[in-house]
Amino acid sequence: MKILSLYSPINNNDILIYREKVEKIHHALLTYKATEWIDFPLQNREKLLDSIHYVANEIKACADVLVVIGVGGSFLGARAIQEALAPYFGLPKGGIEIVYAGLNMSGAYIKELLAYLDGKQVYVNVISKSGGTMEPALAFRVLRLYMEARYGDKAVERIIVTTDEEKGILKNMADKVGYRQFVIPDDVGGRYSVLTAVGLLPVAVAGVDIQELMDGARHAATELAQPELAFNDAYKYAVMRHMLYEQGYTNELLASFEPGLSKFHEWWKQLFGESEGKDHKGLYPSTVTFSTDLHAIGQYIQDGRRILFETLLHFHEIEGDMAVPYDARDEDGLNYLTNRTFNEINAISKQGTALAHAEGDVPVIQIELPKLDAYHLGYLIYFFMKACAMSACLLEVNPFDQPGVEAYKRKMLELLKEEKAVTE
Ligand SMILES: O=P(O)(O)OC[C@H]1O[C@](O)(CO)[C@@H](O)[C@@H]1O
Repeated sequence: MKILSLYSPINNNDILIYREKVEKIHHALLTYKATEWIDFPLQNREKLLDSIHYVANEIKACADVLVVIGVGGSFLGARAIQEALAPYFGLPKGGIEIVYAGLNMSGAYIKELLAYLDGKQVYVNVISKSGGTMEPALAFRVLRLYMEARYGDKAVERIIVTTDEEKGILKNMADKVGYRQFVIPDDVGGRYSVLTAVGLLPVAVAGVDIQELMDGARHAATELAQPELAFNDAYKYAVMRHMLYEQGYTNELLASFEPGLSKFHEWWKQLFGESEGKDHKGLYPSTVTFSTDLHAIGQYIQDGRRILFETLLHFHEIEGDMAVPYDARDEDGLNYLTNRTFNEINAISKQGTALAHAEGDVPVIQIELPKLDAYHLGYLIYFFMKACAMSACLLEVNPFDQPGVEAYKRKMLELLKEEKAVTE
């Protein structure tokens, strides 16, 4: 798939000075720990997909709502895919409603969630690789007690655990109580885990075709296994953004023109932010949804500090569209648009935005895909993961750890324990 084009001071020839470096990193990457995701879509996943389909079908048949408990990489990918493919209003086709918990520590959120579940049939999928992250652990305590109060002995059948194969508090609890389990492979970190059971089970319950998703990812894994920079679009994107960073463009804006992609943006932000923001280095990843945000932050992008470059994400075909209706009165003067569709107008606004921003010295990289569907989302997810690993290595930081986040967790625990000691 050919997916990159650009309006940028850097062109396709400039990037070739990174050819050798990229090839070296390509081979070195395979020796890193936490890189099982690279080949994951290439291996035979029939057994995994079958067991996910089996459980997903049961959940769809027995529940009105699936509560997915997780934070960061343990829920963002599933939500990104689910919301990108869901209708804007009403329930998903071929799936049931998904709601999320354990992504924050808001008392109001969890209390209202319990009230919302009343009268509905519920299943829970708790996802945590470590099993010890505070937000999902707290939410799981609340939901577990809620499920036990509602379903008694049968609660165990309605709770599915996705966690490490061998260790962790959640793993121990699941073994002890007898919850059904899916595994997060040891060698796949949270933000690279969406194409494992972490993302696949919730999106299957939402009615997404996970076979299509994995087929798209496999297509990407095959194409992007190419070590040669000139033939690998993920590496080209990594090098372009790296070169722009070196030229003083310190912020990358991922921009889409379809509002359903706003949660995809959140997944992307974690992927790049946690992978690259280390040793006081790294592009600051931020996101905008156009055309809405053109009327909010568009002014800054066009005329503010020249520290931004933009990565425009565009899907040529979006399911669902309508033509501008004819109105004989034409009081609004819009009849010249009659019979053009909203999606056509949106695509033209994308072109205009790219040209205006490029003219305003905001470099623009465009990532274009044929269609917004499960297949191309699978491709794009893999594309970004591969680009991200390369990009972090170009910065000479480890793409697979997150020491900064661990620091916050440690501080919070210290404070919670200090407060407990004072009140005792
Ligand atoms: O799956 P876990 O272990 O609960 O971790 C959740 C998230 O928390 C982090 O460790 C830190 O934000 C992420 O890397 C991870 O995606």
